[in-house]
Amino acid sequence: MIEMRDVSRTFVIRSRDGRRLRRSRTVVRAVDGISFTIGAGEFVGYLGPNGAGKSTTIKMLTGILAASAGSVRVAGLDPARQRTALARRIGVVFGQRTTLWWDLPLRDSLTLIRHLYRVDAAAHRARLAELTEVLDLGPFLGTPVRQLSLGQRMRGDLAAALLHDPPLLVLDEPTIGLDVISKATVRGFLERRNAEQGTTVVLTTHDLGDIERLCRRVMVIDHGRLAYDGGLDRLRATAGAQRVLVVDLARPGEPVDLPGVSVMRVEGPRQWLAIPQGSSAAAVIAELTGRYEVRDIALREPDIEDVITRLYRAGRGSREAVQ
Ligand SMILES: Nc1ncnc2c1ncn2[C@@H]1O[C@H](COP(=O)(O)OP(=O)(O)OP(=O)(O)O)[C@@H](O)[C@H]1O
Repeated sequence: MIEMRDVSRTFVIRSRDGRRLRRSRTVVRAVDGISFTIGAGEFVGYLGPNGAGKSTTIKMLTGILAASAGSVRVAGLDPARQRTALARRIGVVFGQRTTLWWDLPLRDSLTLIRHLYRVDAAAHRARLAELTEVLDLGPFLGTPVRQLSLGQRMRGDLAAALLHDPPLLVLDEPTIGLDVISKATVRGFLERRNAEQGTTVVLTTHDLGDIERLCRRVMVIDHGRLAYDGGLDRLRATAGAQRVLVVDLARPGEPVDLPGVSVMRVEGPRQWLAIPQGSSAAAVIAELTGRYEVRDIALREPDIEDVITRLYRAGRGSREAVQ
């Protein structure tokens, strides 16, 4: 569905030195030699710190920007050259702005979009009815877009992006600013759309809840380069994040002493033990219960936020993680 080969995008920034009126010219490599393919039906998260190159990638995928070098193919098309043809095969949502008409009721905005995409009236009616139901648009179809809450507007934007039934949906921060209930609605909708209709979804987000809930595959971009491409589990292992055993001992006492295991914290009878990389939790638990009287035990998988923070900090050093 998507194929990026050695894609780069540079921007030239010209500025003037205030006092001497000298011009300077800086070249920013927003995207720097990225390659990946995304197959039909995948649900991919595209992550990266601010300024990493996410939006620039999305703009190249949707044809808003041309690549400076390399090749971009989306749904068999060259996005920058065949933007109109691509528009029929792709739905795009930018969380930070709306494609809807501010002063029109949502329903009228959606009707205008039907004309833009030349969807026939019967197909439009059927799709609008379906999207109204699954996104619960009914209560505010007649409300002008400017009066919608952020969560309502986002549901309206999702409907607008899907009215022409594209096989590919590209979302730039679709849950930004939404409350927990609206986030859950949007996530649930995207999950079903992908599972039931096979819609390919590419999503950029800073919200790691989106990633954990939705994305089987994660790509991390940093300084314009791919720092990681793979599943969440492997990402946890790659970033060296630790699994932790939280243990309640029968008697508060000295820190636990087990080979390779470091004690991270002690609070009365409770101790936090870091499981060494590559060791099995079962082996550590067996050793622990053999030597100490244990009341309770819990295994904590590394927090995904922690994993991503480590990866961002590692910066360019983590490039060997690319598949
Ligand atoms: N039109 C432009 N002109 C000049 N520089 C640009 C332009 N667009 C992006 N950049 C620069 O390219 C780099 C990548 O920007 P991009 O918007 O792709 O990052 P991002 O990962 O989407 O960041 P964020 O999470 O903050 O939205 C940044 O250094 C940015 O300043």
